[in-house]
Amino acid sequence: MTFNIPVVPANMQTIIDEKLAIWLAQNGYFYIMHRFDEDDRLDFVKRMHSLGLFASISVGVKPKEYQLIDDLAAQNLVPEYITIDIAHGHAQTVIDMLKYIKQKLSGVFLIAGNVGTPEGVRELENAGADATKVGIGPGKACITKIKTGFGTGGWQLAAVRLCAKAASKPIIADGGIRTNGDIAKSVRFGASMCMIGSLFAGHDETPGEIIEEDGKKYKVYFGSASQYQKGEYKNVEGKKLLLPYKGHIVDTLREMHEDLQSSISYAGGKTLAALRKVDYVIVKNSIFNGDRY
Ligand SMILES: NC(=O)C1=CN([C@@H]2O[C@H](COP(=O)(O)OP(=O)(O)OC[C@H]3O[C@@H](n4cnc5c(N)ncnc54)[C@H](OP(=O)(O)O)[C@@H]3O)[C@@H](O)[C@H]2O)C=CC1
Ligand SMILES: Nc1nc2c(ncn2[C@@H]2O[C@H](COP(=O)(O)O)[C@@H](O)[C@H]2O)c(=O)[nH]1
Repeated sequence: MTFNIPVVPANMQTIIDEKLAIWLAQNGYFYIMHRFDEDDRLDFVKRMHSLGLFASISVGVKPKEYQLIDDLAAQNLVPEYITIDIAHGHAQTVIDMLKYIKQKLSGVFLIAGNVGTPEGVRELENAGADATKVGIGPGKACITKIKTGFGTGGWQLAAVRLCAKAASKPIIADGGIRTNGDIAKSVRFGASMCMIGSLFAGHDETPGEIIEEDGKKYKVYFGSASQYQKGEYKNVEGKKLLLPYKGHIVDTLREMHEDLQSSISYAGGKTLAALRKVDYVIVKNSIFNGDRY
């Protein structure tokens, strides 16, 4: 399939729900439904297919997830995309799940992650991943780096570059996109797509209520490994934030599209491929060069 822009909203409970998934699929955007309405996923696939839309779900690796794959197979329900989504994707549990899905559901496009090393990419590709998701801890709602000392937080673009060099299949750069220009940079260093959470949080169409504080509007954005998601303080590696309310998501998507078109034109080309060829300089100690807007 081809999509309008190389961007997918994060498969997080504060970013995507069924209504937004339908809108994205109907309007030429990729989506990945989150995995936290565990028991609704099979029916979600049925509902998307009954609307003539592609189905794209997430799974974990725990025993219950194998039952979901069995149930989908028993009903001959094959989602177009399945994303295996756990914190540390370079794991035997992910390799086992990849092999199981490949064997049970033929034809599904399998995305697996997250990884932060070339070795991780290669092992998941060898186990059957059709694309790998790169990014350990660069997310806005993430506290992995602080709590564990591990991750690609702070050097996500370099990790994407190293992983893309090792990849023989598409890479999804996941987390750490703070401006639209970061999308073009990720493509430059080998990403086929970017997964984005915080830039999409706070829209009318993303889940959650608008909160007013001191006359300003906000919406909640919380990590999938936060206490708020898990319901208990166990293996917590995420936090909750209030992010400014941003209006309609269609306007944000349109601006991303326009900015990316402009990036391509600065690269001197007409397609995304032009971005891959541009030269670059590394500017030390400068994130915004003072030109915030
Ligand atoms: N991209 C990123 O940097 C990160 C993303 N996340 C997101 O959070 C969500 C939940 O992820 P995850 O917790 O892996 O999913 P799960 O709760 O499904 O856990 C998956 C497996 O990893 C084990 N596990 C979880 N945390 C730890 C830990 N700290 N140490 C050792 N084993 C652990 C679990 O063990 P058990 O059975 O004991 O629970 C389970 O076997 C996902 O959506 C993931 O993408 C989370 C952290 C980092
Ligand atoms: N370490 C954690 N990472 C998380 C958690 N929940 C989600 N995520 C990752 O963040 C990105 C979104 O990043 P953003 O910078 O665009 O906001 C998301 O796709 C996940 O990979 C978490 O609780 N801990």
